[in-house]
Amino acid sequence: MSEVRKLSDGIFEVTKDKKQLATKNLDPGKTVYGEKLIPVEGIEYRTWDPRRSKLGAMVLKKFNIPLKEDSKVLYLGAASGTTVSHVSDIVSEGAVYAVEFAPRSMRDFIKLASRRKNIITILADAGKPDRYAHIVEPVDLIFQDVAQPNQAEIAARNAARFLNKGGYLMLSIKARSIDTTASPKEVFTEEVKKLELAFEPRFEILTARDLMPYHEDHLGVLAKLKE
Ligand SMILES: C[S@@+](CC[C@H](N)C(=O)[O-])C[C@H]1O[C@@H](n2cnc3c(N)ncnc32)[C@H](O)[C@@H]1O
Repeated sequence: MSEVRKLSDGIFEVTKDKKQLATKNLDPGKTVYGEKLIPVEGIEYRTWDPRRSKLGAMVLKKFNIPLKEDSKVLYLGAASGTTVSHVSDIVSEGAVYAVEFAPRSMRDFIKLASRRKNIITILADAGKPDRYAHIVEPVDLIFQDVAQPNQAEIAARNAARFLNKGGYLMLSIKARSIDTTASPKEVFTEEVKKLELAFEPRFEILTARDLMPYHEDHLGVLAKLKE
């Protein structure tokens, strides 16, 4: 028998043999990246691999996840849509504007998005939000996983254009994509400082934790737009 425990809105722990992170499948019968489908009392849950998803790892590292059924999300660095698919499950009545600049990843991603009505795919550079300002509406959360050296600046640029007052930023910082010579700890301290002070708008950091054991030398950050 399988058991389900709600962790936060749209996010569950399903126990079948072992405990697994999961979301309710918005596209019943279909998998996206080889995850498992587990039906419980007429609802199909899709397991969520924290090793394939920084957001999944942040859930297990006990971050508060500011997502609701009707949230609007701007997702920067969609790749082929592994994590976006779970965000799409969570915000079943909302929307995910998902930006990716690699055409190869985009090809698979578009196939996935065509089956889900709440994903809007955008082939663009996340550092140039002007290019997609005509598509994206104001959002409640920006999730960023672009592994770029100037990621604090990219976050600020997008927040300035699209983030609602009181909105949140969730960011994955990969130490090696910023500086290969400094220690991850030094890189993280610098990057957090940049989010707080270097650009406009500024952010208040609510949570910052490494994503071990799921992702090595990555820091997860939850921040709030400063009033
Ligand atoms: C670590 S992967 C993202 C994985 C994805 N978030 C997931 O969990 O399924 C980083 C992605 O960011 C994309 N990327 C990097 N810089 C970007 C930029 N400036 N604009 C848009 N996409 C970018 C890369 O092409 C890559 O697909």
